[in-house]
Formats: sequence, structure tokens, C-alpha cells
Amino acid sequence: MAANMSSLIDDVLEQDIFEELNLSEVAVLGVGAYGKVVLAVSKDDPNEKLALKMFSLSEDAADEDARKVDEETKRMFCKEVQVMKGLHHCSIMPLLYSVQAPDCLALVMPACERGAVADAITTLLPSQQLKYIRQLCQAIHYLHEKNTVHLDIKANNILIDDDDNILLSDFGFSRVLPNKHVEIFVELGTEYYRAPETYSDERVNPFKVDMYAFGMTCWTIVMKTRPSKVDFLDIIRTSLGVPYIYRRMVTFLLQADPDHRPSAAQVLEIVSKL
Ligand SMILES: Nc1ncnc2c1ncn2[C@@H]1O[C@H](COP(=O)(O)OP(=O)(O)OP(=O)(O)O)[C@@H](O)[C@H]1O
Repeated sequence: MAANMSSLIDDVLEQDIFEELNLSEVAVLGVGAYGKVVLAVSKDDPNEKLALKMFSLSEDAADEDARKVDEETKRMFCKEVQVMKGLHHCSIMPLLYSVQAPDCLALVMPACERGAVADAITTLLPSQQLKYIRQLCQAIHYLHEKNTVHLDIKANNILIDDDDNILLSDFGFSRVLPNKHVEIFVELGTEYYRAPETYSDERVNPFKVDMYAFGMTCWTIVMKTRPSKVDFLDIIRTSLGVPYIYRRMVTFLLQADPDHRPSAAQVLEIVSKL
């Protein structure tokens, strides 16, 4: 792990991460199992706002349990860095750099202070709905062309930048695969966004799992509501206020049979013309 990790780290810091990077800690943007995401501002340039996804380390070598947790944290961090370093797309969250400090590992990214699409869901304008769906589809198409799957696409993981464009973020569950036909076990994901086949104990096509989650994300965007325990297909089919093309697209994407779901390339062809 050490050799692999050192090749993924851009900077090793001796002291406090904020001090060494000359940043002021402003607020906590989110909290996860690994640690937290912190909004920080450069002391040199107050216009430079960064989000630091920090993976806490205890580095208590004497405590075996703490050592095991640290090993797992390092593994998760390395996985996310490795995937992000290979991605360069205007609708995908860029990794500016990765750092190691005495008490944490951190991904440094541009901060999206407007938050996630999930937070803005009830106030979306028709022009934003179309733009976000199109940009998300372009991001997924790019990922899938690189044989990479996200595996946690949802409205909470789509951040909005200062220019009102979206950035697909959180590559913690992502995988880079050898080809588009490989089948793997997918046991993680978020309730309502998880494709039905992932609840079986069998291998599944992860690209189709992403397309189901994309369908649920489109559902939340066009219905302007967060998903809950309802019949998604029935609701979208009977929501006559939603443009027909969206109802048709979401219905295709949410099909229970993964083989019947369209690919990102197929959906992109439709949304590019809208
Ligand atoms: N670059 C960023 N700019 C602004 N906020 C961010 C940024 N990155 C992450 N966040 C916020 O922090 C939260 C947690 O980040 P992230 O999704 O990467 O971690 P996670 O533990 O995998 O979260 P989850 O379990 O909710 O998917 C996000 O939902 C978002 O609100």
C-alpha cells in the first residue's frame, strides 16, 4: 500500500493541513463515514475557495484496531484519488491535488458553495432541468467510454458551480473496469437510486446500474422532488405536466430488466437534440 499511496499523493505535510496550505477553515460542507468535507479560503486570495474532503487518521500504531481502520481509510482514499486522477471532463469534479498530513489524507477540490442539485430540487427552472440532465448524461457517457462506473449517482452527488453548471462528484464507490461487458457484485449504493438487480446475490452489469441511478436522478429533477417510497414508474407515466420526452426517457431508464435500459450514448443522442 505505501508505495502505491506515495505515488498518488502530491504533497506530504509535516503539520496542520490548513496552516501549511495557508487556508482558513470556513465551514463543514458535509460529513461522511471517512471524515468530513470542509470549505476553506486561501489567505492569499479570498476568491480562492476550496473543498477539502478529509479522511481522518488516528496513526496510533500501538492500537491494532485503530491501525486496521487507518489501513481501510488509506485504501478508500487511494481508490478515490486513482479514479479522479484519470478523469478530465467539464461536468466532473476535478481533483486539484491530494495531500497527506499527520492526522488526515485529503482530496482538494474547487468548492461548490451552491450545494447539490438535491438541495435546489424544488426551485429548478425548466432550462436548468434540461441543462443538468444533459450535462449529467455527458459526464456519464464520458465515464462509461473510459470503462469507469460511478456506482453512486444521485442528486446529492451532483454539485452546482458558481456558473450554474453541474459537477458529478464523490467517486468513493467508483470502479475502473476492463470492458463494458464485465459483471461484478454491487452491494452498495443509495436507497431508491439502487437498481433492482443489485438486491440479488448475483453479479450485475455495473454500467446498467449507473443508468438506473441516472434515471432516478432524472426522475427527481423532472418531478422536482426527492425520491421516497412511491411507485416511480406510475408517477412519472401519469404526470402529464412533465414533458412527454422526459416521461419516456425516465421510463426507459427505470426498466427493471437491465438489458432493456438504454446506454449513456443512446440517451445522449436524445438529450442533445432537446
Ligand atoms: N467540492 C465540493 N464543494 C462543495 N460541497 C462538497 C464538495 N464535495 C463534497 N461536498 C459536500 O460534502 C458532502 C459529502 O461529500 P461526498 O459525497 O464526497 O462524501 P460521502 O461520504 O461519500 O457522502 P455520501 O455518503 O453522502 O455520498 C456532499 O454531499 C456535499 O454536500
